[in-house]
Amino acid sequence: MSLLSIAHTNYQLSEALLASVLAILSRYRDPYLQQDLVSASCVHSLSLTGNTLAIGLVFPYPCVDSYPELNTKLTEMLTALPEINGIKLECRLDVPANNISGAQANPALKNIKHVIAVASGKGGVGKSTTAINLAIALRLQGAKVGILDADIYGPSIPMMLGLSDFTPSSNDGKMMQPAKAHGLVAQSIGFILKDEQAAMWRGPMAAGALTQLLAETDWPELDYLVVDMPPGTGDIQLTLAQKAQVSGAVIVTTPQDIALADAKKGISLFNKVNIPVLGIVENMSFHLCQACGHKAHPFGSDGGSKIAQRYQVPLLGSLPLDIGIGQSMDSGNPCIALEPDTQVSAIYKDIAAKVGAALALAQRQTSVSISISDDE
Ligand SMILES: Nc1ncnc2c1ncn2[C@@H]1O[C@H](COP(=O)(O)OP(=O)(O)OP(=O)(O)O)[C@@H](O)[C@H]1O
Repeated sequence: MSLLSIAHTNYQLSEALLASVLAILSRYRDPYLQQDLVSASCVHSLSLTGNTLAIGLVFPYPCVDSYPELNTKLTEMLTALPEINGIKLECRLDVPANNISGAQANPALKNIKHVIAVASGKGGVGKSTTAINLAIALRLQGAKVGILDADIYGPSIPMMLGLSDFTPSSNDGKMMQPAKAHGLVAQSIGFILKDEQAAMWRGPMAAGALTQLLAETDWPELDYLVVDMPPGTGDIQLTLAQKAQVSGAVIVTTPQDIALADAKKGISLFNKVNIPVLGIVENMSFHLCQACGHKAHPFGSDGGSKIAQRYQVPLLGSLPLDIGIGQSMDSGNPCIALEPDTQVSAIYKDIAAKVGAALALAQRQTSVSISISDDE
């Protein structure tokens, strides 16, 4: 039995049937939590009406796409019991908030369960592209998501979300209302300063601007706030670590040697400020020839997996060099929003599920250690 028995279970079955149902549910292993549904504390409610078993599952990470297949699989497994000839499955998402480092100390972020930094050591590797597609993938999988453009010197979120003409308004003259696009709320220095005014700012000014964007935006309740960091390891990275409880960082790199060397510096910085690195995304990893299907590696191969191994962090996924990705981002219609069911979108959704599951598991490990120390 898990140390993490779910807090509010509602099981209305006879003892014998409950034991059989739980035994079957504990044979279904969730691919992202790497645990069965019972050990992962997902089984919230069970009841029988006639021969139909109602099952309420609560997932700690967003995975809406997997519900239909789960329904088919559980129906097949559970109707093997003579008492059951059908199931009524209800799944919902309940993301546990970051409790590794306590509640968000910054009162402006109190509605935000997790801050996720998307970073790269080198510019132009596709960090903003990854941040936006990751944010939309988390949204498509059922979560409430925001994106903050912390790339103060070269904000690209306004263009990539099709919001170049947006200017934030304020209801009370103090807090700015974020923009809304593709199911996300968004904030960027680019909404406030036009014409690349911020590009000449010195470090402290840029850090001040980030502090203001974090504190003076009227953030709604969010499961995840994805932060698109500027490239490198400077003031902005440190400011974010000081002003927000960052649950984890995703490092974007290309397989090129120089980008990989810079990614290593990024990992070291997050290690220094105690922000867990959730994994590496290798962008422009390969090129698939449209004509013959040949997979070429124009920037070298396996770089991302080598640095993932070296730093013992997961390789979250590898994206192709794909003209469609570039064109969709540059036209303000991110590829995953435009075509959510392509192979590329499936890679982003897989990365999103891995990130969500890693954050959920990190909360649980903390809860376990707390409950153990309470018993002592
Ligand atoms: N996998 C990809 N295939 C093709 N084009 C891509 C891919 N990823 C990103 N691009 C394109 O590469 C350019 C740089 O991407 P992006 O702005 O996301 O990088 P960045 O690392 O955030 O850059 P910066 O350091 O300037 O903020 C953009 O024009 C984008 O559309």
